[in-house]
Amino acid sequence: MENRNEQNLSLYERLGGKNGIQSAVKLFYDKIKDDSRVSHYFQHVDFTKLMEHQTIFLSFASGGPNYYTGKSLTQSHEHLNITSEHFDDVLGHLADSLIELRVTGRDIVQVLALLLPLRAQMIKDPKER
Ligand code: HEM
Repeated sequence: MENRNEQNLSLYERLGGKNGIQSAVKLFYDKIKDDSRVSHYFQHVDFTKLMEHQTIFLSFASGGPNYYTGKSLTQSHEHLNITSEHFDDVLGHLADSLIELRVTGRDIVQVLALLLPLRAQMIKDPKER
């Protein structure tokens, strides 16, 4: 992915469009699989399907084509009992992947700002929200 800063490009375009986002998602899941704190959540998941869904979701979240029609985030995560700490571990892996792809700090902040408000829909204990 190129490190592009043009003011007129959307965040989706600056991340390299569909291809750039696909590379980020791939690196992201490699990191998750190697981290025993969070890898167990993904043990029985079809990774090809999950990567496809995450790519679509991230495209949507960054202002790309809006074609995510999957289940709600609450529906797809409630059976997993995700803790607040593990949510942050996973988002940390996403940020590390974007750093490796030489995405700018400013753009990484924007991606995290889009994703962090979704935490309450995904973690198990409302008190931790
Ligand atoms: C803002 C952060 C996150 C976003 C945007 C997100 C998004 C998604 C999406 C779009 C799906 C696919 C849903 C479907 O098509 O069925 C999914 C599934 C899944 N997510 Fe997340 N997720 C996030 C955080 C997390 C975290 C922190 C974990 C674990 C610690 C996690 C674990 C999973 C698992 C295991 C599945 C597959 C569930 C299944 O197929 O049974 N996600 N996520």
